[in-house]
Amino acid sequence: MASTLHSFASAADLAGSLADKVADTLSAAIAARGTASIAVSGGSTPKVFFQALSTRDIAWDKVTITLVDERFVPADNPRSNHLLVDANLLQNKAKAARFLPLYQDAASAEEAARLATEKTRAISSPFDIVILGMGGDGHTASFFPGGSNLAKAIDASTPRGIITMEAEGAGEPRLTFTFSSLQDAALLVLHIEGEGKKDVLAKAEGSGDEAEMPIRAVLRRATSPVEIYWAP
Ligand SMILES: O=C1O[C@H](COP(=O)(O)O)[C@@H](O)[C@H](O)[C@H]1O
Repeated sequence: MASTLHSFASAADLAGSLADKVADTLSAAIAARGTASIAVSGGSTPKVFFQALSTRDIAWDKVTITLVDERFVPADNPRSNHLLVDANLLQNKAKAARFLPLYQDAASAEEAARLATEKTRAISSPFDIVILGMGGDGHTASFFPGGSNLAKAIDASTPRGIITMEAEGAGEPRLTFTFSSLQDAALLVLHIEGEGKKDVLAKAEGSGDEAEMPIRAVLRRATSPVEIYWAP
């Protein structure tokens, strides 16, 4: 499916525009079905966007928020994506939203993935909105180059849900929604910032294996158009 690049003069401009787009899409879903769902990314990029989105005036009590991926660490761990969402998105008006964490207090990451899959099933078939990020190595969600479960994660025939991932560049074991869960969101966004990420995107858009740059799975095979939001 085609992608469209939306470029902005600054990260603040991007955050405001993306927050408006996401708020409008959530409101439209609520008007149509009574509820709405969004899966967001962690990392350093989404912080300002989260802060902008948290102030938008929509029926947040009808919105369920989850993560596209998470480290297998509890929510008070400074590296937890949940903590980032708590501190920046589940604030202001968005405090009324329901948050479904991927991390579960389970004996293993595999058991946590199984529990999280059950708990998120009702909101992910498909998501109204998915916001992806991208690492400098071309990973998205926790689809890491060299990842232990990468082939399964990006195989379109792998069912919707959450699986585990371990990789050299990932630090802790990860929990990640599969490609099939993310690629058909009504609004599918890739949010990246900086000249370096633009270069990584250009490389990913060229030829080469998906296993080397897993973002290629999304750029090449997502059934929803990919809306790329970029600022320097
Ligand atoms: O590991 C992760 O990194 C990516 C990109 O993060 P950034 O710091 O370069 O913005 C992120 O999309 C993913 O959710 C996160 O777990």
